[in-house]
Amino acid sequence: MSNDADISVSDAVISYGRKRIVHGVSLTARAGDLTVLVGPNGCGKSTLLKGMARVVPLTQGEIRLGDQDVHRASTRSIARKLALLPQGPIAPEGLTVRELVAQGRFPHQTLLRQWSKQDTEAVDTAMEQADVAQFADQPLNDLSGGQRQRCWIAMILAQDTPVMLLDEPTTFLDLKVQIDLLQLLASIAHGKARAVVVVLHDLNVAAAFADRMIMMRDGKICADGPVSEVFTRENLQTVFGLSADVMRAPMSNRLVCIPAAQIRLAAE
Ligand SMILES: Nc1ncnc2c1ncn2[C@@H]1O[C@H](COP(=O)(O)OP(=O)(O)OP(=O)(O)O)[C@@H](O)[C@H]1O
Repeated sequence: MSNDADISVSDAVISYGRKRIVHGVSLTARAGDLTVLVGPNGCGKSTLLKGMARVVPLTQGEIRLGDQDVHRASTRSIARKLALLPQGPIAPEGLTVRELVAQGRFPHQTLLRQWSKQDTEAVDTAMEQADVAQFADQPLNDLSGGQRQRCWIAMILAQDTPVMLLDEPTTFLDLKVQIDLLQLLASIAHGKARAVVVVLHDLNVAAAFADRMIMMRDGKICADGPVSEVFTRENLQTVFGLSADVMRAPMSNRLVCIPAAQIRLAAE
């Protein structure tokens, strides 16, 4: 059953000039699910996410958020419902962490509704959740790559939208922080019934947290469904050209892949 916070892509084609990058993709990211998009470098994951957030136009097809056509609705109404964390975002020089995170609240302001106590609380909560409250008054550009990445995530959390699209949010983060972040995103998806879509490169981290995994190659979706159906030896071979064993981890019982080169090393 469709929900107001589901985001659906129907037959989307996205091109840069004459170069077609996304070839007729259809998918629905459901409220309450952490949907993970994986695929080889250059296959069109970022372009698809940008199309979903209407940062790039569609050549063909439609993106619907509940009953709204994302590419036709007003910018403000979409910004209240959908947040995108792109790859490698850049902030103006001198901006403090609190100022950056506060930008997440701007779509919620109007002439009649100025900055309120509720906005300050949302900013404080987002900084706590992303574990950056201790940097609140420091310039963003003075922080490490991983600390900065967590500040951008706090900005997206402060925006507090039903749909959250995050393009490789775990870049620069150490493994423990990656796990903490995905746990947080999963809890937001499940607890607040948000549609959270994340592009990830680490397949084992993706498999550990995805409610739903989508594999893309050459601008098309090759597999879409629960991890147990999509994260298979055959799909890793077809989509990534990766020869790997897929097995259950003994402690967590989660599916993990072990590339063949590692298996050979272990056997030596
Ligand atoms: N602004 C642009 N203009 C022209 N071509 C672009 C532009 N952005 C991306 N491309 C091309 O579109 C293709 C898909 O890029 P995209 O960034 O969507 O892939 P991706 O799957 O996110 O890759 P990665 O995993 O490396 O981040 C690539 O061939 C890239 O060169």
